[in-house]
Amino acid sequence: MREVFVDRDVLSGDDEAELAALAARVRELAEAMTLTKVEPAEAASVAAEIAALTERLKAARRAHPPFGTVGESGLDRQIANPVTGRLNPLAPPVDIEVSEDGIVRAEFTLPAVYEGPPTFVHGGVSAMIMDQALGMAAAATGTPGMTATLETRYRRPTPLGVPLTVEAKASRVEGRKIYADGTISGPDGRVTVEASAMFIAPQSAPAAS
Ligand SMILES: CCCCCCCC(=O)SCCNC(=O)CCNC(=O)[C@H](O)C(C)(C)COP(=O)(O)OP(=O)(O)OC[C@H]1O[C@@H](n2cnc3c(N)ncnc32)[C@H](O)[C@@H]1OP(=O)(O)O
Repeated sequence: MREVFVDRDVLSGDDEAELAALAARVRELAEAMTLTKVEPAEAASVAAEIAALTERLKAARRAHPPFGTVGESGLDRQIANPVTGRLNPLAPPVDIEVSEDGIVRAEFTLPAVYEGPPTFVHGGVSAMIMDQALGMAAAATGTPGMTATLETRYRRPTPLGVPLTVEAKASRVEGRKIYADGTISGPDGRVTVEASAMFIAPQSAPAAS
């Protein structure tokens, strides 16, 4: 288990920036694909071009996603994370900031690829974003952990395509257990999702780099 944390390429800032730019283009591609009205023959032609591009990327392949340079907090090294990772085209990405008082916060907008009920965010996507925000709030206590429980309460539908806010904060630490609570709010400030989670710190913490 420990090897998966230490056996990682750590990218320079320039390498990270280029791959982040590539991920942004792939994100645009996914959105364009979801909404396209092109004819089947054009879709097949585009698919062949994308297959060729995929082969070019696979020509030099890592065993695991790379890490970024460890930042001040140590929380931002997972640059291919599916919520916050600039290098992961599946990530919105949500740019989460952790303040000195341990409050985790981000503003973000989710496009149509995250649709669940028509025009609204898929509940699993909201849960994923909450898991990350709550996990970062737990880690801000100095004791990061694995999600043991995650409870989401969907108060009202979360709209796509408008600015949303996620906030989270740890409430208490009891031995290896860290508890955190958070919300997602719409542009009118009304809470759409509430969540509470409990994280458990591993018996022996992974190496910091
Ligand atoms: C900064 C980065 C943010 C990242 C945020 C995203 C985080 C994630 O998504 S993590 C991925 C999802 N989570 C997982 O895959 C976790 C899978 N589960 C595990 O690895 C283990 O079960 C783990 C680590 C949670 C606990 O295992 P372990 O350390 O062996 O726990 P164990 O010693 O048996 O139990 C410790 C205590 O926790 C309790 N406990 C253990 N698991 C659970 C659980 N799932 N629910 C409730 N209580 C639990 C036990 O009852 C025990 O309580 P007590 O001390 O009061 O008797």
